[in-house]
Amino acid sequence: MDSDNANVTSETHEDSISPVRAFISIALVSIEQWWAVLLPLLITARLAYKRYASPLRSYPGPFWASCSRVWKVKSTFLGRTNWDHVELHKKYGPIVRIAPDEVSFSSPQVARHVLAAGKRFTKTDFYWVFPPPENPDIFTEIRSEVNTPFWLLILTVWQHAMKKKVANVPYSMAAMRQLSPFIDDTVEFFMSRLESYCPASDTPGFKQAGVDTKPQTVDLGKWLHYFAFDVLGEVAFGRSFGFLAAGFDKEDAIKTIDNSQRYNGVVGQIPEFDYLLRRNPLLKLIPALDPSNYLITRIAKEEMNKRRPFEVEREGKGANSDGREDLLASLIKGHLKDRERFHEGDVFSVAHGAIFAGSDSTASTMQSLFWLILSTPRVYATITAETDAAVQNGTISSTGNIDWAEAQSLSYFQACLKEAMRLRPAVGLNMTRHAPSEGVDLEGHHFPGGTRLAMNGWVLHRDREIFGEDADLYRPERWLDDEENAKVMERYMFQFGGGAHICIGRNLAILEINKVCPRLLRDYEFQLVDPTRELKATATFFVIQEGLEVYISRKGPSKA
Ligand code: HEM
Repeated sequence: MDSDNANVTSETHEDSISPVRAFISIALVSIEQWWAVLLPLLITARLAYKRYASPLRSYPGPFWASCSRVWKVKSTFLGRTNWDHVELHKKYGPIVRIAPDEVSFSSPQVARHVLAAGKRFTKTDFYWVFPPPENPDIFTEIRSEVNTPFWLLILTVWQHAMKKKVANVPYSMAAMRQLSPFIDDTVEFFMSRLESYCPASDTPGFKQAGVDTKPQTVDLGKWLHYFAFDVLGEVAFGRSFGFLAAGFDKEDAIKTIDNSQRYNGVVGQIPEFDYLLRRNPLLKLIPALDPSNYLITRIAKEEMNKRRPFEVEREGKGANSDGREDLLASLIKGHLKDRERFHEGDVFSVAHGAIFAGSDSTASTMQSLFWLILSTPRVYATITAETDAAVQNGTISSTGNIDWAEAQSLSYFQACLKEAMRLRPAVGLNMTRHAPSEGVDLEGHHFPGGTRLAMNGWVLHRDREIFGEDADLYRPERWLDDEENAKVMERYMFQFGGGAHICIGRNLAILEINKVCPRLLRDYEFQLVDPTRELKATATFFVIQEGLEVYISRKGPSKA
């Protein structure tokens, strides 16, 4: 009798279903039956929430940008962000919503304010995707999210400032000029490599060249790229990467960096995905995807190892040191002075990061300069006349390298360079910052704390109020017409960013460009192979350019 009762009780207990379990099974059955309706409903609700519940709902912009990051991913994936932003602002005005929580500004005044040091506008997680994840360098140090406690924010700003303080020493103009001889050697070698492309005739110039000597096509853009890389190898590690010597992209090293920048640009719009991709530990098991195997990283590691153990006496110089202090040596010195604050990982990441930050950017700037000059015959004629006259009157040397002071005397060249950096700045994606936690008033509008504020150099530099009604045109004369106006324009140039995060390598880039470009213009004549063809520009983070194909010929005695 007892055992019968026990069976009845246990059966009754097993048969009764708790309300929660009942709800879950009904929900699962409903989802199974209705998912085709429910899923689109949920997605629509989420998109509508993103679009309408945001305080940015009143700002104009593309529909998809207001409810998801799809618009930004697409624009970056297609490499068109620079031009997309120019078009966006033409269509929608000075403030455009480009993502549910992000607006883009076209005003250079806003950009100056937002990028200024000490205003607590912090870099967004876009920068966090850039390698190396385990040891952020100066560019990627962003641990300053808007919701970060104040003490951590201070710590982060301090961490960035600490790294920049050590790295600023080797990047100063004085330090760069001390490295000048090594840039000169690379310039000299570059010129010798170009010689082989000149017509074999003794007589210079295209027209006079022997009838049989058909000019060869030279991809000047590629050679400028090799030059920029080799200079950085010399400056950072005291040795060239050997691209000029090889005459091609060794081990596809440049292509690998460009692909990596493209990845950073696209995944930077949706940084969470980095955990599935580059930060995914499983992918590290595939040797081909291991970044430590790449040429530039291998060279950086080799150089670090050669200089071990780091000792005060050797001051971080390489074993075969020729006495110069390259970037790596200077960073090791900084590390030896304060091992706690600037540790060994920082030495590596800052030196290695310099190659990524400084190669494509400098190459892109020189490619834009040459393409703009050569595709505007009036400008090419004027710059040639200036260079020839400077040789004639002894302002610049007639042979060998051109030094910094000589290049500064070429005012039209300087105007051409500024105008190229204005119209086609090397950074094609946005510089984005978070509004500080209390929010900010810009252009008469209030933006809550955490709003992403984006600025694109291609847009800012086309502002008609600052740069004139013909701001879309390449007209170097605008820098020479009126000194006061030139100073105003200078204030609103963002080719190197601004404020606390202004480009640390700008002195190096400008020095290098001032050495090689006037020398090229003095010694050679150039003709675009196809003057009607646009330079192909793909915005990754930097604008990667292709198609600067020219005929080149040795210049004759000066015609001035
Ligand atoms: C013409 C050449 C160059 C251009 C146009 C350029 C442009 C820029 C821009 C616009 C930024 C700011 C990015 C932002 O805030 O989002 C930047 C930052 C930076 N650049 Fe450059 N750059 C050039 C060359 C170099 C070189 C040669 C180096 C190093 C060798 C370098 C190293 C850096 C670093 C480390 C940062 C981060 C600075 C910080 O966040 O404090 N750049 N660059």
